[in-house]
Amino acid sequence: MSTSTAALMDGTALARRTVEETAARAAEVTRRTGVTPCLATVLVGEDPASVTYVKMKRNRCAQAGIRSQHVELPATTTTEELVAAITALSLDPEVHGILLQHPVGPHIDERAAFEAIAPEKDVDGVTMASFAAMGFGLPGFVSCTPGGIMRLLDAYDVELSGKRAVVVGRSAILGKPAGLLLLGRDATVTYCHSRTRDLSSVVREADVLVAAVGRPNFIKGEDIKPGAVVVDAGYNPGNVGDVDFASAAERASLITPVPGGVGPMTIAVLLAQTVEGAERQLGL
Ligand SMILES: Nc1nc2c(c(=O)[nH]1)N[C@@H](CN(C=O)c1ccc(C(=O)N[C@@H](CCC(=O)O)C(=O)O)cc1)CN2
Repeated sequence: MSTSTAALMDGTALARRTVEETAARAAEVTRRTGVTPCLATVLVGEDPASVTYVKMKRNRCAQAGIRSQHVELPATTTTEELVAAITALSLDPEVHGILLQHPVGPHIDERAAFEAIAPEKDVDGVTMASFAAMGFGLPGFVSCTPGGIMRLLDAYDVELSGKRAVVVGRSAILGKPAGLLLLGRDATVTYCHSRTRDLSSVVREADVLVAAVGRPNFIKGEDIKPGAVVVDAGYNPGNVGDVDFASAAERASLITPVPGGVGPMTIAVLLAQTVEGAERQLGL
């Protein structure tokens, strides 16, 4: 029997509220300009998880009164072809935001493809310009999952200043930006990765733990500091997170579930940033 003491950080509920607010903002953009905010989604290949995520994003757009335009490219697409397709969207005045679903095939230079997204349309926060702005604490679009994590922490009044934050994972669109956003809020941040020695001892120091490693149930409850805030940003097959929820919930004070935690916030932030992009591009 579980002796869970942790309270849940409910990403589904917060995402619902965020999407409702975004829908109201989108309606206002349409009312004032006659233009409906538009997100272009780009999917290369048919990876089932990616197909599902893009579908979820387009469905949420429809719910929020955001138009979406979908570009589907075969798995054989070259870097040059992908860059050309994204450049066309960057130049299209009817498109306010561009999402290239990650990952693309290993033969594609994903960085070059991301960099073809015009900075003002980078509502997924994946370009170097967006990353740099975030690193300097300047206005701009943040990578959606880290942005969603920060909104969750704020919604649950988690104090970050002076706290030890440990980020397990260092990917360009998740671990690295999550650490920078926490640093920007005066947390003392440690990154862990595959070469980290004695990972358990580092994780045990975390007041705030962000698990973004992409390995199912990788973090066990025995390594959670009693009272820690645990954010599970894992999205492994079968909707399994990176944290062993049952054992972690026995020690944490607050914890995100998978599903229903960080995932829905990723999409909510994408929609919010799409409308923000449209507002800026339309001069509102
Ligand atoms: N260009 C990008 N690519 C990817 C990103 C991203 O932010 N930008 N993130 C991930 C995956 N991802 C979105 O693309 C994503 C993963 C999971 C969820 C989600 O809501 N999951 C649900 C459960 C899923 C379900 O109900 O079937 C949950 O956790 O409750 C949303 C988005 C990779 N690529």
